[in-house]
Amino acid sequence: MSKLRVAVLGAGGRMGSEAVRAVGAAEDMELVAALGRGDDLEQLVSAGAQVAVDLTHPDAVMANLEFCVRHGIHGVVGTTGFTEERLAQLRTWLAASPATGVLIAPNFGIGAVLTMHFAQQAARFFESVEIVELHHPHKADAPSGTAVRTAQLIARARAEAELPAQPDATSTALEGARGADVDGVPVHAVRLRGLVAHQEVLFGDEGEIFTLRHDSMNRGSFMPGVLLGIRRVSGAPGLTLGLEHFMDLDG
Ligand SMILES: NC(=O)C1=CN([C@@H]2O[C@H](COP(=O)(O)OP(=O)(O)OC[C@H]3O[C@@H](n4cnc5c(N)ncnc54)[C@H](O)[C@@H]3O)[C@@H](O)[C@H]2O)C=CC1
Ligand SMILES: O=C(O)C1=N[C@H](C(=O)O)C[C@H](O)C1
Repeated sequence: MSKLRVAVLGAGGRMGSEAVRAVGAAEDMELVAALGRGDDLEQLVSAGAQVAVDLTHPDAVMANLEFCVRHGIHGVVGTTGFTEERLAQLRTWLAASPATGVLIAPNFGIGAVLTMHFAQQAARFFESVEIVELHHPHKADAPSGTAVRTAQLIARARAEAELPAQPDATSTALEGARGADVDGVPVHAVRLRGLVAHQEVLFGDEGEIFTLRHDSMNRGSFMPGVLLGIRRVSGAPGLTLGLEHFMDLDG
Protein backbone atom coordinates (compact mmCIF):
# COMPACT_ATOMS: atom_id res chain seq x y z
CA MET A 1 0.00 0.00 0.00
CA SER A 2 1.34 3.45 -0.88
CA LYS A 3 2.22 5.74 2.02
CA LEU A 4 0.39 9.01 2.75
CA ARG A 5 2.57 11.92 1.65
CA VAL A 6 2.56 14.39 4.55
CA ALA A 7 4.02 17.88 5.02
CA VAL A 8 4.41 19.75 8.31
CA LEU A 9 4.18 23.55 8.46
CA GLY A 10 5.76 25.12 11.53
CA ALA A 11 8.18 22.20 11.58
CA GLY A 12 10.71 23.93 13.84
CA GLY A 13 8.22 24.78 16.58
CA ARG A 14 7.28 22.98 19.80
CA MET A 15 4.38 21.11 18.19
CA GLY A 16 5.77 21.01 14.67
CA SER A 17 9.00 19.27 15.67
CA GLU A 18 6.98 16.67 17.57
CA ALA A 19 4.75 16.16 14.51
CA VAL A 20 7.80 15.74 12.26
CA ARG A 21 8.96 12.91 14.55
CA ALA A 22 5.53 11.29 14.76
CA VAL A 23 4.92 11.36 10.99
CA GLY A 24 8.45 10.09 10.36
CA ALA A 25 7.82 7.15 12.70
CA ALA A 26 4.39 6.24 11.27
CA GLU A 27 4.65 3.23 8.96
CA ASP A 28 1.80 4.37 6.70
CA MET A 29 3.17 7.92 6.19
CA GLU A 30 6.05 9.60 4.46
CA LEU A 31 7.25 13.05 5.54
CA VAL A 32 7.77 14.83 2.21
CA ALA A 33 8.23 18.43 3.43
CA ALA A 34 8.99 20.21 6.71
CA LEU A 35 8.55 23.96 6.31
CA GLY A 36 9.29 26.85 8.64
CA ARG A 37 8.57 30.57 8.59
CA GLY A 38 9.60 32.14 5.26
CA ASP A 39 9.79 28.84 3.33
CA ASP A 40 8.08 28.76 -0.07
CA LEU A 41 4.74 26.93 -0.01
CA GLU A 42 5.37 25.82 -3.62
CA GLN A 43 7.56 23.13 -2.01
CA LEU A 44 4.33 21.40 -0.97
CA VAL A 45 3.39 21.01 -4.62
CA SER A 46 6.82 19.96 -5.85
CA ALA A 47 7.05 17.40 -3.00
CA GLY A 48 3.63 15.98 -3.93
CA ALA A 49 2.17 16.49 -0.45
CA GLN A 50 -1.32 15.02 -0.01
CA VAL A 51 -1.87 16.30 3.53
CA ALA A 52 -0.37 19.39 5.20
CA VAL A 53 -0.33 19.66 9.00
CA ASP A 54 -0.41 23.29 10.14
CA LEU A 55 1.13 24.04 13.54
CA THR A 56 2.23 27.62 12.96
CA HIS A 57 0.66 30.83 14.28
CA PRO A 58 -2.78 32.45 14.08
CA ASP A 59 -1.26 35.16 11.84
CA ALA A 60 0.06 32.60 9.32
CA VAL A 61 -2.51 29.83 9.14
CA MET A 62 -5.06 31.40 6.79
CA ALA A 63 -2.54 32.08 4.01
CA ASN A 64 -1.26 28.52 4.36
CA LEU A 65 -4.78 27.12 4.10
CA GLU A 66 -5.69 29.26 1.13
CA PHE A 67 -2.67 27.83 -0.70
CA CYS A 68 -3.33 24.23 0.33
CA VAL A 69 -7.02 24.22 -0.56
CA ARG A 70 -6.32 25.90 -3.90
CA HIS A 71 -3.87 23.09 -4.70
CA GLY A 72 -6.14 20.28 -3.44
CA ILE A 73 -3.89 19.49 -0.46
CA HIS A 74 -5.88 18.33 2.58
CA GLY A 75 -5.27 20.25 5.82
CA VAL A 76 -4.93 19.07 9.40
CA VAL A 77 -4.83 22.20 11.49
CA GLY A 78 -3.91 22.56 15.17
CA THR A 79 -3.13 26.25 14.97
CA THR A 80 -5.52 28.44 16.93
CA GLY A 81 -7.37 31.66 16.09
CA PHE A 82 -10.41 30.36 14.19
CA THR A 83 -13.14 32.98 14.48
CA GLU A 84 -16.53 32.53 12.77
CA GLU A 85 -15.29 34.89 10.03
CA ARG A 86 -12.23 32.73 9.38
CA LEU A 87 -14.32 29.56 9.27
CA ALA A 88 -16.69 31.21 6.77
CA GLN A 89 -13.73 32.22 4.59
CA LEU A 90 -12.38 28.68 4.73
CA ARG A 91 -15.76 27.24 3.72
CA THR A 92 -15.75 29.55 0.69
CA TRP A 93 -12.33 28.29 -0.40
CA LEU A 94 -13.39 24.68 0.15
CA ALA A 95 -16.56 25.16 -1.91
CA ALA A 96 -14.31 25.91 -4.87
CA SER A 97 -12.29 22.71 -4.25
CA PRO A 98 -14.98 20.21 -3.22
CA ALA A 99 -12.77 17.12 -2.99
CA THR A 100 -10.46 18.73 -0.42
CA GLY A 101 -10.84 18.22 3.32
CA VAL A 102 -9.67 20.42 6.18
CA LEU A 103 -9.78 19.38 9.84
CA ILE A 104 -9.61 22.24 12.35
CA ALA A 105 -8.77 20.60 15.66
CA PRO A 106 -8.78 23.00 18.64
CA ASN A 107 -7.08 20.18 20.55
CA PHE A 108 -5.55 16.90 19.36
CA GLY A 109 -5.39 15.42 22.88
CA ILE A 110 -7.82 12.50 23.12
CA GLY A 111 -8.62 13.39 26.73
CA ALA A 112 -9.13 17.03 25.84
CA VAL A 113 -11.63 16.07 23.14
CA LEU A 114 -13.41 13.84 25.66
CA THR A 115 -13.47 16.73 28.14
CA MET A 116 -15.27 18.88 25.57
CA HIS A 117 -17.67 16.04 24.78
CA PHE A 118 -18.51 15.36 28.44
CA ALA A 119 -18.75 19.09 29.23
CA GLN A 120 -21.36 19.43 26.51
CA GLN A 121 -23.34 16.55 28.05
CA ALA A 122 -23.08 17.95 31.59
CA ALA A 123 -23.95 21.52 30.66
CA ARG A 124 -27.75 21.31 30.96
CA PHE A 125 -27.65 19.87 34.49
CA PHE A 126 -25.85 22.74 36.27
CA GLU A 127 -26.76 26.33 37.01
CA SER A 128 -23.17 27.60 36.92
CA VAL A 129 -20.13 26.85 34.79
CA GLU A 130 -16.68 28.41 34.48
CA ILE A 131 -13.57 27.33 32.59
CA VAL A 132 -9.96 27.65 33.72
CA GLU A 133 -7.29 26.98 31.10
CA LEU A 134 -3.66 26.75 32.19
CA HIS A 135 -0.69 26.87 29.79
CA HIS A 136 3.06 27.40 29.41
CA PRO A 137 4.14 31.07 29.34
CA HIS A 138 5.22 31.00 25.65
CA LYS A 139 1.65 30.57 24.44
CA ALA A 140 0.71 33.24 21.86
CA ASP A 141 -3.01 33.56 22.54
CA ALA A 142 -5.55 33.71 25.36
CA PRO A 143 -7.94 32.22 26.01
CA SER A 144 -6.84 28.94 24.44
CA GLY A 145 -8.64 27.71 21.33
CA THR A 146 -9.73 24.69 23.35
CA ALA A 147 -11.29 26.84 26.07
CA VAL A 148 -13.14 28.97 23.52
CA ARG A 149 -14.50 25.87 21.78
CA THR A 150 -15.45 24.26 25.11
CA ALA A 151 -17.32 27.40 26.15
CA GLN A 152 -19.13 27.58 22.81
CA LEU A 153 -20.23 23.94 23.06
CA ILE A 154 -21.43 24.45 26.64
CA ALA A 155 -23.27 27.65 25.70
CA ARG A 156 -25.00 25.86 22.84
CA ALA A 157 -26.09 23.01 25.12
CA ARG A 158 -27.38 25.50 27.73
CA ALA A 159 -29.33 27.39 25.07
CA GLU A 160 -30.86 24.16 23.72
CA ALA A 161 -31.94 23.30 27.28
CA GLU A 162 -33.35 26.85 27.63
CA LEU A 163 -31.25 27.56 30.73
CA PRO A 164 -31.19 31.20 31.83
CA ALA A 165 -27.98 33.22 32.23
CA GLN A 166 -25.86 32.03 35.14
CA PRO A 167 -26.18 33.66 38.57
CA ASP A 168 -23.49 36.28 39.28
CA ALA A 169 -24.12 39.17 41.68
CA THR A 170 -20.65 40.65 41.21
CA SER A 171 -21.16 44.29 40.34
CA THR A 172 -17.75 45.69 41.21
CA ALA A 173 -14.57 44.09 39.93
CA LEU A 174 -11.15 45.01 38.64
CA GLU A 175 -11.27 44.63 34.85
CA GLY A 176 -10.49 41.03 33.92
CA ALA A 177 -11.15 39.64 37.37
CA ARG A 178 -14.13 37.62 36.13
CA GLY A 179 -12.25 36.36 33.08
CA ALA A 180 -13.30 36.60 29.44
CA ASP A 181 -16.95 36.18 28.55
CA VAL A 182 -17.30 33.53 25.82
CA ASP A 183 -20.99 33.25 24.95
CA GLY A 184 -21.89 33.81 28.62
CA VAL A 185 -19.30 31.37 30.02
CA PRO A 186 -16.45 32.96 32.03
CA VAL A 187 -13.03 31.74 30.85
CA HIS A 188 -9.89 32.30 32.92
CA ALA A 189 -6.36 31.95 31.49
CA VAL A 190 -3.29 31.06 33.59
CA ARG A 191 0.25 31.28 32.13
CA LEU A 192 2.80 29.54 34.34
CA ARG A 193 6.33 28.17 33.89
CA GLY A 194 6.24 24.39 34.21
CA LEU A 195 2.81 23.93 32.65
CA VAL A 196 2.16 22.44 29.20
CA ALA A 197 -1.61 22.47 28.42
CA HIS A 198 -4.37 21.96 30.97
CA GLN A 199 -8.05 22.74 31.37
CA GLU A 200 -10.67 22.56 34.10
CA VAL A 201 -14.38 22.88 33.53
CA LEU A 202 -16.17 23.67 36.80
CA PHE A 203 -19.90 23.01 37.03
CA GLY A 204 -21.86 24.08 40.09
CA ASP A 205 -25.34 23.75 41.49
CA GLU A 206 -26.89 23.81 44.95
CA GLY A 207 -24.58 21.77 47.26
CA GLU A 208 -22.72 20.14 44.35
CA ILE A 209 -19.59 20.79 42.30
CA PHE A 210 -18.66 18.70 39.26
CA THR A 211 -15.17 19.19 37.82
CA LEU A 212 -13.74 17.90 34.54
CA ARG A 213 -9.97 18.24 34.25
CA HIS A 214 -7.56 17.34 31.50
CA ASP A 215 -3.74 17.59 31.58
CA SER A 216 -1.37 17.30 28.63
CA MET A 217 1.95 16.58 30.36
CA ASN A 218 3.96 16.78 27.11
CA ARG A 219 3.41 17.43 23.40
CA GLY A 220 3.67 13.74 22.58
CA SER A 221 0.17 13.55 24.05
CA PHE A 222 -1.18 15.36 20.98
CA MET A 223 0.41 13.05 18.40
CA PRO A 224 -2.10 10.15 18.30
CA GLY A 225 -4.72 12.79 17.48
CA VAL A 226 -2.54 14.41 14.81
CA LEU A 227 -1.97 11.01 13.14
CA LEU A 228 -5.69 10.17 13.35
CA GLY A 229 -6.50 13.48 11.65
CA ILE A 230 -3.97 12.82 8.86
CA ARG A 231 -5.41 9.34 8.25
CA ARG A 232 -9.03 10.46 8.16
CA VAL A 233 -9.04 13.92 6.55
CA SER A 234 -8.94 12.84 2.89
CA GLY A 235 -12.14 10.84 3.48
CA ALA A 236 -13.94 13.91 4.82
CA PRO A 237 -14.19 16.56 2.09
CA GLY A 238 -15.14 20.05 3.27
CA LEU A 239 -14.64 21.46 6.75
CA THR A 240 -14.49 19.24 9.85
CA LEU A 241 -14.46 21.21 13.10
CA GLY A 242 -13.13 19.08 15.95
CA LEU A 243 -11.31 15.74 16.12
CA GLU A 244 -14.37 14.21 17.80
CA HIS A 245 -15.88 13.75 14.32
CA PHE A 246 -13.16 11.18 13.60
CA MET A 247 -13.49 9.41 16.97
CA ASP A 248 -16.89 7.70 16.59
CA LEU A 249 -17.86 8.97 20.06
CA ASP A 250 -21.53 8.08 19.78
CA GLY A 251 -20.85 4.59 18.41
N1 LIG B 1 -4.57 21.69 18.46
C1 LIG B 1 -3.69 21.28 19.38
O1 LIG B 1 -3.82 20.18 19.96
C2 LIG B 1 -2.54 22.16 19.71
C3 LIG B 1 -2.43 23.37 19.10
N2 LIG B 1 -1.39 24.19 19.40
C4 LIG B 1 -1.36 25.42 18.63
O2 LIG B 1 -0.39 25.26 17.58
C5 LIG B 1 0.23 26.50 17.28
C6 LIG B 1 1.73 26.36 17.42
O3 LIG B 1 2.06 26.12 18.77
P1 LIG B 1 3.57 25.90 19.23
O4 LIG B 1 4.18 24.77 18.48
O5 LIG B 1 3.54 25.87 20.72
O6 LIG B 1 4.23 27.26 18.74
P2 LIG B 1 5.76 27.56 18.35
O7 LIG B 1 5.92 29.03 18.40
O8 LIG B 1 6.67 26.69 19.15
O9 LIG B 1 5.86 27.05 16.84
C7 LIG B 1 5.29 27.70 15.75
C8 LIG B 1 6.29 27.56 14.60
O10 LIG B 1 5.68 28.01 13.40
C9 LIG B 1 6.63 28.76 12.68
N3 LIG B 1 5.92 29.61 11.73
C10 LIG B 1 5.33 30.81 11.93
N4 LIG B 1 4.77 31.23 10.79
C11 LIG B 1 4.98 30.27 9.86
C12 LIG B 1 4.64 30.10 8.49
N5 LIG B 1 3.96 31.05 7.83
N6 LIG B 1 5.01 28.96 7.85
C13 LIG B 1 5.68 27.99 8.49
N7 LIG B 1 6.06 28.10 9.79
C14 LIG B 1 5.70 29.22 10.46
C15 LIG B 1 7.42 29.52 13.75
O11 LIG B 1 8.66 29.96 13.25
C16 LIG B 1 7.56 28.41 14.80
O12 LIG B 1 8.69 27.59 14.53
C17 LIG B 1 -0.41 27.52 18.25
O13 LIG B 1 -1.51 28.15 17.61
C18 LIG B 1 -0.89 26.64 19.39
O14 LIG B 1 -1.94 27.22 20.12
C19 LIG B 1 -0.43 23.84 20.27
C20 LIG B 1 -0.49 22.65 20.94
C21 LIG B 1 -1.55 21.70 20.70
O1 LIG C 1 -0.53 26.70 22.59
C1 LIG C 1 -0.67 25.59 23.15
O2 LIG C 1 0.24 25.06 23.82
C2 LIG C 1 -1.94 24.88 22.97
N1 LIG C 1 -2.82 25.39 22.17
C3 LIG C 1 -4.10 24.85 21.86
C4 LIG C 1 -5.19 25.77 22.39
O3 LIG C 1 -5.03 26.99 22.35
O4 LIG C 1 -6.23 25.26 22.80
C5 LIG C 1 -4.26 23.43 22.33
C6 LIG C 1 -3.59 23.12 23.64
O5 LIG C 1 -4.32 23.73 24.64
C7 LIG C 1 -2.15 23.59 23.65
